[in-house]
Amino acid sequence: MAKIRILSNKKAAKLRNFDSPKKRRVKMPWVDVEDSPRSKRKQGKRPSLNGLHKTPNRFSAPNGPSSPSKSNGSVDGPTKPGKSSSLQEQRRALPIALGREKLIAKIRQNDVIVLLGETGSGKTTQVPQYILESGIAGTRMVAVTQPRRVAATSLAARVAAEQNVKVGAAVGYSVRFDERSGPDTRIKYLTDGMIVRELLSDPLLSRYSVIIVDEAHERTLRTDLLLASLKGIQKYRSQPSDAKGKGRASLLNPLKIVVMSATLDAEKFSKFFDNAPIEYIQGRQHPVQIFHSAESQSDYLAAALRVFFQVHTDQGPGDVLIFLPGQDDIESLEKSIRLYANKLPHKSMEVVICPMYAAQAAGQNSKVFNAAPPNTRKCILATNIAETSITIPGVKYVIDTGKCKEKQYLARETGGGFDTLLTKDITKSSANQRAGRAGREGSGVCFRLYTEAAYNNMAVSADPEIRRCSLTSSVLQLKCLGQDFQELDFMDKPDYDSVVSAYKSLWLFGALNNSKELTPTGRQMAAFPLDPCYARIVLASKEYNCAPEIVEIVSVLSASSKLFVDVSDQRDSAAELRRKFRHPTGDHLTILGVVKAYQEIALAENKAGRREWCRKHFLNERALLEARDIRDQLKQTCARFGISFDEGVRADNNNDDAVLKALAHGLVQNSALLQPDGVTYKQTMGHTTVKIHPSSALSDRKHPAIIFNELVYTNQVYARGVSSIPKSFFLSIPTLNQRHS
Ligand SMILES: Nc1ncnc2c1ncn2[C@@H]1O[C@H](COP(=O)(O)OP(=O)(O)OP(=O)(O)O)[C@@H](O)[C@H]1O
Repeated sequence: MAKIRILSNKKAAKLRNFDSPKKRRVKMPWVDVEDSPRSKRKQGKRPSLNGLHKTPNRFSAPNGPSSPSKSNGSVDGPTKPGKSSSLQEQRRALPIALGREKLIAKIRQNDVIVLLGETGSGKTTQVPQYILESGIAGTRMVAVTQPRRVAATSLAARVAAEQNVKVGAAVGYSVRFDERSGPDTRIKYLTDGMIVRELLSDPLLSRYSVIIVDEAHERTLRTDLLLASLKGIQKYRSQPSDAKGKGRASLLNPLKIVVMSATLDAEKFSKFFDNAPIEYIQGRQHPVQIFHSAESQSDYLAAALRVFFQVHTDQGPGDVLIFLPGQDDIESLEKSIRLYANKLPHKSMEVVICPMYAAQAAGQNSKVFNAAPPNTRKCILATNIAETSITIPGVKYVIDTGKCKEKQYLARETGGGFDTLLTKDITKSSANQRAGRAGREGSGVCFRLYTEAAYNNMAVSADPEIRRCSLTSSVLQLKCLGQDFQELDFMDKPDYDSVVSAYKSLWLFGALNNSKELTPTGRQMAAFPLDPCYARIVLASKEYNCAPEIVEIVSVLSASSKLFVDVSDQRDSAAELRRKFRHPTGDHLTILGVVKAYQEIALAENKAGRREWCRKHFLNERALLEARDIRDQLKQTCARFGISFDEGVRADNNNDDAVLKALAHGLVQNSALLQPDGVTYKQTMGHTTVKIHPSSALSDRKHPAIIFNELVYTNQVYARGVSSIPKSFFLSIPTLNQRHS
């Protein structure tokens, strides 16, 4: 059996080698110094990476069908583009190009096709262009949906370059709070969330003639919602014109749907669309060699650190992409890599670290697409946002920890129900997608920090989100389309408790009446691109005349980056420096205080001064800038509903009660009362006993009643983002009154 041994502590300074399935031995030079020219060059210069190599990692190459590629973990594609080839030559060299005409014919003949092709075969970038170039799209647009915004924006950039146009012209994108498309746009990459929002204003998706649902295997809640809606829309648009009635609908051509993925349960999708034909694209452009750890790794961070430096010191040029579960792990590994990189004796190749995770500002994430400076190796530390669809230039090596964070909805446990993120083992689909990121521009290598047996035991794909996420937002959106969640034909039925919990939340918000009908409040809530509870808070701010303050707070809470930087070894000094922002009522008005202070600094200081001020106070300026953009968009929606929004935040602080009352309207389910023990709080709607999170401005005092943004599970349940409110405020919420009476 082929093996890689990576043994590197001094005592065991022994052979470390990769044995490929073809029994080819590739010596790891700085341990095995016998016959590698590179290793000979480096003899005597072996880096001293104190503590790095205490536990050996041993790898074995894949054998058998478990590998995503054929028998040896690699598949050669038909051609390799030369370095100087033009984008058009690169397009022609993709495996999908061989079947272009057949594919176009299939799409022309069928209203739905399911398309299965290896990662890197060219599905996402080429299929929309083929559809456009063949005239199938007619005069309308081709939509390509993506589960993640970074994929939508980077794909639009790539395809715009291939079409030789600017992004926003013939090729554009649309993601939450950011749109680049115009009247000439013919191919639009958009997140599944954005297309579901478009349904609200255009229920027949009349702007599109073809919808391509990409990475459908991820089964996000929005993709499932879209697939269910597309079925109905397609039926309607396929009726003869007279059956559709007069007007715009009768002019619509039938809608075509292409469902795509590299790792799809194709039969299931085909069956869902009345046995739609399944098309396969053979081959991938570049081979990816996959190695598994020969032993399971108890500490995936330590293992990732070791393997990174083994790649960095032993392997040739090429950037490294490391998959980690979440932001905390990314920050921790970043620190360790920096520490050890500085200790490397030969500085020939510097390490440039690029973190990549959803909570980071979009601009920051897009930095990973920049080429590394000469004589450096880029090391991208990413969550699964880098897992599908994207090509990160320069990446040759992938290190896969086999872990991810997955959303889980706890409906039953908490009465009210909430989403939480749990660290879990990935699925085979994810493992294959991750390996696929290595073979984009040339041959690649993927090191899996788990055994081949562990890979074989992985679930094929993740449980669909519809069975494990809050459904409140989706139920509301469907209500606006005149549909009921339970009546829609979903691929997988949602959990009954989650549906009940969603209806209950919407009733408490006053979005549904006692007959489960949509109220004007509910319709207005759906117009805001916000979580329903935040939309409710914004609407309540009209009643209490505190929209400027509420919109500032809600914008910060809706930003993808966290406002407060948490540096574990500097928590005390951070708390001290931020003390001046602390508001006695808690975290919501503290956030407002920070925003006000930043706005004042912004008037007085230049960019560098603002940045320094944020750094000094352990504040994340990215979050503040993102919140500013969100606020500007929310102001437009507020204007539609006559919510007055005075410029700037008011100088006086007398509006505090009004702000807390408005917050209580959206956080009715996130409220709790102090228990006789004086430490814990019992949920007013739910059975969970919680504590105030230590990071809260309120953590050191007792409060009779609290509202909070979220519950987090660690060793116990904590309420995070907490404000203290008088109990009497609950009485100002009409539906809550009804419930208690
Ligand atoms: N931004 C980019 N920069 C450089 N090359 C790119 C870029 N985007 C795509 N490519 C090239 O085009 C190939 C096909 O990409 P495409 O996204 O269409 O593949 P795919 O079949 O959809 O795979 P996946 O499911 O992994 O996204 C890539 O392997 C890469 O060689």
